This record gives sequence, structure tokens and C-alpha cells, in this order.
Amino acid sequence: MTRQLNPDAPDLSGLIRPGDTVLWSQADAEPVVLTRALAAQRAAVGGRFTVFPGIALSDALAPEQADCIDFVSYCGTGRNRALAKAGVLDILPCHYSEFPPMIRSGALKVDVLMLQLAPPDEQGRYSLGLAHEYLVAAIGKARTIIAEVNDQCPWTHGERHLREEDLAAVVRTSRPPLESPKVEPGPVEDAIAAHVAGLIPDGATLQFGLGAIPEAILSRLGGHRDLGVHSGTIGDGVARLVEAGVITNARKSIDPGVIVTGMVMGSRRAHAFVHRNPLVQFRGTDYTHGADVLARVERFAALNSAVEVDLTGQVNAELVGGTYVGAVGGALDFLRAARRSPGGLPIVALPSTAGANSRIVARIGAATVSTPRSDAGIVVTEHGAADLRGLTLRQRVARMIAIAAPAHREQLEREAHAGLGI
Ligand SMILES: CC(=O)SCCNC(=O)CCNC(=O)[C@H](O)C(C)(C)COP(=O)(O)OP(=O)(O)OC[C@H]1O[C@@H](n2cnc3c(N)ncnc32)[C@H](O)[C@@H]1OP(=O)(O)O
Repeated sequence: MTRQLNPDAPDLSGLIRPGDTVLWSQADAEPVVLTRALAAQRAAVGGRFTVFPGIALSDALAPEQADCIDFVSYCGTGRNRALAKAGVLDILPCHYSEFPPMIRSGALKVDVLMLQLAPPDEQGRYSLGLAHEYLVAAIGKARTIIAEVNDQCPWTHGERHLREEDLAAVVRTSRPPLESPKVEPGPVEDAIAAHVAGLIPDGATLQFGLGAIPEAILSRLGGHRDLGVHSGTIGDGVARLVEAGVITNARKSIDPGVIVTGMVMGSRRAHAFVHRNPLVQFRGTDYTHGADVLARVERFAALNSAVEVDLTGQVNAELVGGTYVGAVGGALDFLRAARRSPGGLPIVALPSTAGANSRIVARIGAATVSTPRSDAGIVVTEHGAADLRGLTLRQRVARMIAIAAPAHREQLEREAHAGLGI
């Protein structure tokens, strides 16, 4: 029997136990009414428990809740950055493709799963709405599933639906889902996007990583034809290019005619676009990020960003000045696949500077290597593209300095060869 919770004061008592790990649908898909209730009722659980928020966009979590809660995520994105800065966030550093097997094996424990769902269709199927992802694996593992059924959550086509009997408790709400913050591309992002757009052929299948650059790239693809999408996430730019007839998915080597994604991060426009839209198929992470699936994607253009890249092609996508802001995420899953894909483009695109700092650095230094240089592909800044595939360390240094900001090139030349070991 599904417990019906009061939307004004959802009482979670008895649903969460000390020692539990509570995981929920992330970003725009966050079940905010439940996450806020959980944070407020944390002391009533009766002992410490862990939460795994993924990308946290809402105000539900705050550092002072570390009195009862252990915070774990895979990223420092959104509100997680405040938790990281306060020293209360722990990070699970893993490739996105590993989430489903880790959840199934119990290496990543999921006791309670909290979801935002769309109301059921005429066949009684609740839609997972704005995110499928690792939730598909978690549904099969969690002891307890609690749902916020939001009548403004888009009903989306996906591989998994839920029925009332799957749900231990439900709160029924009506609110606009969270929207991912929109970053307007400036001249630097636009110059990067122009370089990347020049590399992408008609008929390519695109993947988008997190951050400002992918959306900027999409705004430069209006003149392309028959693009396809197989991605972990999509946003407003994809909706725009479908409406413009640029994304048709017609030439995809797998799933022709449809967009495949794990989630949506965007505004109401993207949310409206996916509502009851059979052109967008939501899939679990096994499918969106799995090496066996990605091996069949031809002309695969993986578009990801970075905090910094060194002169040999090592990528840091995680740390800025000692604070965890990024992720390992799906970047390496997709970059590797794009390297192997016939006609593939493994792209890491980033501004050449952040304030006075060069983001093209001699060495990654104290920070983390998220993508090793053996997986390096094409690095793009506003100053051009450096295709590192097949290049030696010495050749890479020259190409990378050429795409650094001119003001930093002399310093990079001076530091370039120390420590290369050759
Ligand atoms: C679900 C999936 O499929 S995920 C698929 C792919 N996986 C991923 O994309 C995960 C890894 N990548 C990421 O997390 C992101 O792309 C990032 C963090 C690398 C870049 O994201 P963006 O939002 O574009 O970051 P941005 O360039 O704005 O940098 C973030 C902040 O750090 C600052 N910063 C970045 N690099 C530096 C630097 N080298 N020195 C100093 N400051 C820096 C920026 O100025 C910015 O500061 P602000 O937020 O105060 O304005």
C-alpha cells in the first residue's frame, strides 16, 4: 500500500533508517519537495545517513546539515560547490559508465531512492520525467522508493516506467521543475564554438558534456545538416536545432531518427520539448555511456570541457584552486568512444584563460588528471584547435602552446620541456 504524503509537510518518518544511503534524481529532475523535507527532518532519522545528490541545483542541502548527513557525490557542480568549499562533500571519482554496475553490485549502496515522476499515463505508467541515468539500476536495488509526482514534470519516453505498487510513498505536487542555470556565451565561448563547428561534419552524432561550452557550440551549428544526438544530457540548444531542422538523427548509425539521452538540463523550453515527444528516448547509463553501445556510433563527436589542459594533453576537469568544482563524469567514456569511432571527434574545448591564469598549463601540477594524455584527442580554445592524436610529447607541446593565450606563450615555452622525461 503506497503511503500518501501531505505536500505541505511530507512526513518521512520510518522510511529512512540510520546508516542508509539516500540517492535521488539529479539536476532539473531533483524531487525538491522530498529533498527539502529530508534535510529538515534529518535529526528524526535517529542516526547518521548518507545522501548522494548528483548535481544539486536546489537550496535543499547546506553545510550545517553535516551534523546528521554525510554528503557524497560524483561532482562539485551547482550547489555542491558550497558543500565542497565547506569541507563536507566527499567525492566518488568514477566514470559515469560505472554507476550501474557499482549500484548492482552494492559497491555504491542505494537503500532509498527519491524520484521526481510525471503523473501516470492512461496505462498507469509513471514516467521518470527528466532523468533516466543510473536511476534505472537504482530502481532495481533500492529497499524503498519515494516519489514526488509533479503534474508539471514532463512525461517522457524511456526504457523504464514505474507503477503505483513500486512506490512506498508518494507526495503529489504541482510546481515547475528546476531549471539549469543558463550561461550566455560571450565572445570567447563564441570563438571556441566557431572553431569546433568548423570541425563537425554534416551527419555527425553529438554528445554534450557539462558547462557553458556545449550550448555555445550548438548555437554555431545552425548551418549544419542531419546532425544526430546520443548524449548523457541535452538542453535548450538541442530543442532549438530540432525545431530548425538541423538535428534530424537521419544519419545515425544506431537509433536512427531519435535522440538518445540520459537526462535534460535546461529551461522550460527544453522541458516542454521532451514532454510526450517520441523523438527523444531516455535511456539508462548502461545504454547512454556503455562502451559496447558507443562502439557502434559512427561520426561520433564528443564535446566536453575542462578546467585546464597541460601541454601533453592531460586534462583536469575536477579541481580549481583546491576546490572540487567539476567531475570525472562521462567525459572519458565519450572521448574514448569518439577516438575509436570512424570519423569521430574527441573534443575538449575550453577558454584559454580564467582571469589572469592560463588554462593551458605546463603541468597539471597538484591537481587531478581526469583524462590521461594517452586518451587525448582534439583540444580547442578561442585561439584554435590542437589535434593531439598520433603526436609525440614534443610535437604536442608545440601544438598546445599555439592555442594558449598569446600573453602566456613565452612562459609556457620556458616551462615546457622540464619534467617531460625526454
Ligand atoms: C551526465 C554526463 O553525461 S556528464 C558528461 C561529461 N562529463 C563532464 O562534463 C564532467 C566534467 N566536466 C565538468 O564538470 C565541466 O565541464 C567543467 C567543470 C570542466 C567546466 O564547466 P564550466 O561550467 O564551463 O566551468 P567554467 O569554465 O565556468 O569554470 C568554473 C569556475 O572555475 C573557474 N576556473 C576554471 N578554470 C580555472 C582555472 N584554471 N583557474 C582559475 N579558475 C578557473 C571559472 O572561472 C569558473 O568560476 P566561476 O564559477 O566563479 O565563474
